Amino acid sequence: MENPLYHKIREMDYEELESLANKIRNYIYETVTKNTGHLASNLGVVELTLALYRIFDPKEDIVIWDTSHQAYIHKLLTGRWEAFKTLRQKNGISGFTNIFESEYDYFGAGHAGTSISAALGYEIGFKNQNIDKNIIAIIGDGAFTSGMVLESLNQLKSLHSKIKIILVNNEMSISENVGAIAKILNKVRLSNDYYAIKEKIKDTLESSEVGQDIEHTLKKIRDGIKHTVYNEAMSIFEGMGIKYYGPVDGHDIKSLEKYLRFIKNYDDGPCILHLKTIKGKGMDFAEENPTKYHGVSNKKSEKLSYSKVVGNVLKELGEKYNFVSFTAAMEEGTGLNILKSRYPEKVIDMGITEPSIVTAAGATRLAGTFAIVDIYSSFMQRAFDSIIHDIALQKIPVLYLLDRAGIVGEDGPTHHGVFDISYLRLVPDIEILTPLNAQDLANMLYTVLENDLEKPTFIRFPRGGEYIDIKDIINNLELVDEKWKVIKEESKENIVFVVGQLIEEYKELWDELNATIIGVRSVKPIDEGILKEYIKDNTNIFIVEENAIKGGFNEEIKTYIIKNKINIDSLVELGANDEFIPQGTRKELLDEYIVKPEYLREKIGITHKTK
Ligand SMILES: Cc1ncc(C[n+]2csc(CCOP(=O)(O)OP(=O)(O)O)c2C)c(N)n1
Ligand SMILES: CC(=O)[C@@H](O)[C@H](O)COP(=O)(O)O
Ligand SMILES: [Mg+2]
Repeated sequence: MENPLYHKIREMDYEELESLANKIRNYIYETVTKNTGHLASNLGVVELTLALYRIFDPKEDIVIWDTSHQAYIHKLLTGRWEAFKTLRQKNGISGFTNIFESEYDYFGAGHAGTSISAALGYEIGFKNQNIDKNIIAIIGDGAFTSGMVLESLNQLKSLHSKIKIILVNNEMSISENVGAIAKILNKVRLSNDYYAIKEKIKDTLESSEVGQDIEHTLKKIRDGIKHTVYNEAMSIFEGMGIKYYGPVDGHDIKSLEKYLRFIKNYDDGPCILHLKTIKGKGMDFAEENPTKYHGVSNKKSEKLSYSKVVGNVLKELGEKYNFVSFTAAMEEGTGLNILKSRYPEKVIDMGITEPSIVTAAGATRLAGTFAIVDIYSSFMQRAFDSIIHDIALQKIPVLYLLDRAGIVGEDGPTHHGVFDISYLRLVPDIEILTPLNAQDLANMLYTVLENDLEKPTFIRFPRGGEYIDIKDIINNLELVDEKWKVIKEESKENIVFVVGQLIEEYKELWDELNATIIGVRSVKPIDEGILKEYIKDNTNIFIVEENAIKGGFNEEIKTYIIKNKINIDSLVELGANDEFIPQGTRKELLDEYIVKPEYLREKIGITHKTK
């Protein structure tokens, strides 16, 4: 590993630091435009990270980055300047902190809201060994909306914690931040810096000859000022026993250093430093449109994404059907912003609160309004108990859309949605649907709105899209009810079950193979008729799914074969093995870890047509 840069920044003067900050901004911009990555969030914490590692020691002190999409500067300063060129590429540097990548990454993340719990845990672990360390959680205002944050904050005082929280408040999640706490945090103005005013008064008193005599009178004035500048954020945190510092301009290195020293020296309990920052700082286009530049994807794709299909179809059907939809701070990612553009009242952003949303939608439905929840598959993992305890058990017919189900690509293992079929299959009384393509997804949405649901229903679809016009999709909307679809019948011996959109993604491959191809549109319930017709003695069965093999759809087929004592010749399951799939492009990961086209060609053989 190269010599970490953080040693050098301690010897730099402010001019040199400013020039390094510019260099870092340009380097990050160049890299993410080549490799994809998170831009605006990183631009917003350049000064913070520089100041942080002048005051704290990234080796000795435990710094935990929440979500960690903004930890690029941390990576650059802790020995990964050269390696950063491989950001988010296969075998390259991760876009998030990763304890296997560097000794400076004390806790891995990708999902939001875990940093304070992790900081608290480190502290408990060290305390048990009488080790005293600075432990710092750095968290954005968006991540701060997560339920876990409240759960951990609530324990700090009673557990005699001394962790230090740095709250990076740029008033943005991916889109504008929501909720009461965000409102309170945003209301606090930089001029309300109570500690700066307090210090000024103290300095004046100390330098004045009569100062000592009139201290009592001035204390009263100071208390008066405290009331004027006292902010609600301070009252929330101090009410919880967490010492509040700030707000501080998060782009002013000198102020940052001063306040970082305050929190470093504060030893009476937990404390929080509230920073005000600008998302996208230093690059005009990103400052103007931080939502667009939250994440940069370099592939200028003409494809219509599945998320946009959802947004557009719901927008189209919004007039006829009465429903509301919920998002967990992912309006743009899920395409619900498209629905919102026509029906703002139909889109409710509840912040990064996936379990809460799943439950709230259930009660919304009980109150008589059709409820749709649109959450990325990997983030839905958080809501597993809500799904079982609040929804399935009470048989509430809510529609859950699992976007980014399967391999997501460069975000890597924290974000691949390859577990949902496994964790949902075991839940009684629900349905799991897996559309084969964009039109199928649109048709399913139309069908559930038209016919209503009998059970909690999950529709899972991947990142990606198709070269198709949304107008054509909308013009061709139709009601659908078949569970599985026989795509082609070419061989009685080789039967390939392909789950969901892999039918579309690999359509040329299915065309080539000397096999009968069955597109699985419903994982639960299964299509008994097709099973009976195609799974016979002496067949070779192949099952391909963008999900973990363990607990995956393949288990339905295996159970059927065993129960019915069918004497098949062979069975191959293709999907995610019992390992975490790394980062890379979606295509390269699908080829290598899931579909394995070369293997299939070899094993099954290609058709006479192709030969
Ligand atoms: C559990 C979970 N839900 C949703 C997301 C998607 N997500 C990633 S970053 C982000 C916004 C974070 O905002 P903030 O913490 O304020 O950081 P900023 O980008 O503004 O610096 C969201 C919603 C996630 N990573 N984890
Ligand atoms: C950090 C995070 O969780 C999100 O920003 C995620 O990277 C978004 O991914 P998409 O590009 O798939 O919306
Ligand atoms: Mg933010």
